[in-house]
Amino acid sequence: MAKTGNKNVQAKLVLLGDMGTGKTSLVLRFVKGQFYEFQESTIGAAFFTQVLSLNEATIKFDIWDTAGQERYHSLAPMYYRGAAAAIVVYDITSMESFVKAKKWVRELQRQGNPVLVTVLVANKADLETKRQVENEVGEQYAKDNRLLFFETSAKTAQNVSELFYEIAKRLEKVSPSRPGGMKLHRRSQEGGRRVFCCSS
Ligand SMILES: Nc1nc2c(ncn2[C@@H]2O[C@H](COP(=O)(O)OP(=O)(O)OP(=O)(O)O)[C@@H](O)[C@H]2O)c(=O)[nH]1
Repeated sequence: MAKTGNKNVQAKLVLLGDMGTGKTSLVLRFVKGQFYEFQESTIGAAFFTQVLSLNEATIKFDIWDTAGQERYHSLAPMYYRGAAAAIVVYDITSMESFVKAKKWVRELQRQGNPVLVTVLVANKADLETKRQVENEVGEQYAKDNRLLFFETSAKTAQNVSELFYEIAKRLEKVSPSRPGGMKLHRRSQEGGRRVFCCSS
């Protein structure tokens, strides 16, 4: 439950990145605390909600998990338009996915939204022996482009809560309050909801 006087913030969050980088897995780890070795590829996009309670605010995330397959690329603007935060994901075992992540960052920058909280996420950190993208390379690119940066593993849960908490903290600072205007959910493990908006 939100504390009296707490600030209520509702924020659209979008995940972008190449197919198979772990976007859905990161969201499922955050929303349900679960990980699936054989996660199906997303078709179109999937929608989830999750609430995070901070000391002074409650953040309700409306999460759009986009499909990484190239054929869905043209749909992406529908999901990042109006977003308060964007997570661009690459897979540390794939240089190609890092190149693709940089393209997403440039596309977001072209939208010219100065208040978009943008995070570069290097996922699959548990696969150290197969690493193709060094931590420092991702970190430096993020620094040069004023992005937040996290190395995560949806599999082991490394840095996943930290990622969403950091976004929530940033949104708490920049978002106007919505006193009494939002129905709040208790933070729960079953808070996710998936809808498929497009067919292949
Ligand atoms: N080892 C490891 N595997 C992961 C991790 N995250 C995701 N995977 C696996 O990578 C595969 C792809 O994960 P998804 O979450 O479907 O990736 P996605 O980016 O949503 O893929 P698209 O829906 O095609 O865009 C699945 O088999 C996952 O189990 C991780 O952190 N570590």
